[in-house]
Amino acid sequence: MTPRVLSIAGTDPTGGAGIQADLKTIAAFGGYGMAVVTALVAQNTRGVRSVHVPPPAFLTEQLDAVSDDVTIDAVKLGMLHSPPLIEVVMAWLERARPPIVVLDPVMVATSGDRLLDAQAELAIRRLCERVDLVTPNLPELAVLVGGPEATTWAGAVAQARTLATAADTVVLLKGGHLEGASSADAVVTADAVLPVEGRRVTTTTTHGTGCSLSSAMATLAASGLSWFDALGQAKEWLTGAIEHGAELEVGRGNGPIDHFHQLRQHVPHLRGTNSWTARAWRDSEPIRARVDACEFVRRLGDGSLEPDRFAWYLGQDALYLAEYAELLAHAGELAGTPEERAFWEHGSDAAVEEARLHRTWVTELPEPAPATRAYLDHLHATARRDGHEALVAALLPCYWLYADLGRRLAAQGRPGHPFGDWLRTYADPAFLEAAEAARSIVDRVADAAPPDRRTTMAAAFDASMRHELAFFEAP
Ligand SMILES: Nc1ncnc2c1ncn2[C@@H]1O[C@H](COP(=O)(O)OP(=O)(O)O)[C@@H](O)[C@H]1O
Ligand SMILES: Cc1ncc(COP(=O)(O)O)c(N)n1
Repeated sequence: MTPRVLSIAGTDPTGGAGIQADLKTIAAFGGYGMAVVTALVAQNTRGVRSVHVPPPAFLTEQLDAVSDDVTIDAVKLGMLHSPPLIEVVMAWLERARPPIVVLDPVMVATSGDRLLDAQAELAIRRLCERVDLVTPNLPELAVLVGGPEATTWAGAVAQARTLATAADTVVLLKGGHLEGASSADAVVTADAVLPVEGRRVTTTTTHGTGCSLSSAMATLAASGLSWFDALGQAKEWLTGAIEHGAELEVGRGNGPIDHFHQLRQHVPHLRGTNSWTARAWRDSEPIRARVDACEFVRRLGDGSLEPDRFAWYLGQDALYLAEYAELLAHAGELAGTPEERAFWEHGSDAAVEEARLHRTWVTELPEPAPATRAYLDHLHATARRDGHEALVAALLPCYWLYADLGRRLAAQGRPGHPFGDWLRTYADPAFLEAAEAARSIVDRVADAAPPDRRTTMAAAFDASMRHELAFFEAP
């Protein structure tokens, strides 16, 4: 059965927190989401501008409109704003008696803005006694037990037990506000503490995490899971959603999490456009524009390049390819799968062959130019310092840029063109296929890498792109 889950909460027009986050979360867990608005909040990822609260009687009308018609399997309570609204919700809970009620005692937004009247804190404490699960963050937990904000896990657990005992309920203790490599949470009752570990993501996209976690808990509980099992599933999903939040590029403050990060991989027209390599390619647009515009590339294409400059370039490229082949072989040794290993090994052999062909165009191999040496030094240093993920990211621009540029240059290589024979070698479909395969490998590696590794990969890719530009500007 599809759980029918009602969120009673405030709004976030940027879609990251409040009922917008709740509806996305409920859907992400396969539930049917419904929403009753307590307060309209003019907010974005940077903060709250103003709050408009419709009359409490209208809240009653919304609630009854739902419960008079629909069987509700679980309720999630979010921003309740002030005592009159809390009274309305308490009275409705008495009437409608939904089987599962999760309370996220929202008091302050991630931005630091208050979302609950100071006088309402007492009413929220009373409401805790009427619900099945309360999900406070550490500042909210401190208010609910009337103590200082916990700064240690042990202190937080003690406060959660105090609340669980006093309100005779279950507390989901959230460790997001503590520091350290992990961001553990726990299901806490008067006599048990069941922690669920989670890794801490270094990111600013945490807007709406609390709203989303509480909605996930309500939906999973309505599907029949225990609080502990629900937290295990919700947390794994939430960590992924936090990790992918930055890719959404929503807002300039604390951005939202990506509720549908798992689903997005199955949306056909998005496949590829949201991949790591697609983003790296988009980010490199200014550098690629400079490659296209540089004199050497333009005159190579239109055939006006002096032959000795072309020969000089080929000599440097032959030097480059010989060492690039060694680095490809090294990537093969570090590869995570037999297919990946085979791909880089084959690439290495092809680069050796290409270097050999280049040498048939030049009489003797020159000394490496500064741009050639710098590019190769960067690749060697990346391999040594940053390991497999960064190395494959650093190797990719050579494949991809040549496939992209080569295709366009090859189109210009008509018969009679002074460099026509050479340009046409880039029209080989095997060249494009190899670039595509290299991309897929780098995407797989990036998907499996933690965010800090992906940052290192992006830096390695970007540096290689810049070295490509310098290489074209050198002749
Ligand atoms: N940087 C982070 N990395 C991973 N998980 C986090 C991070 N920040 C918060 N969380 C998780 O998000 C959920 C919400 O936590 P918290 O930030 O404490 O609450 P709130 O959003 O209500 O302030 C918890 O499961 C917490 O562990
Ligand atoms: C309407 C509304 N409700 C709750 C929050 C808290 O958001 P967070 O989950 O980041 O603490 C918010 N910003 N807006």
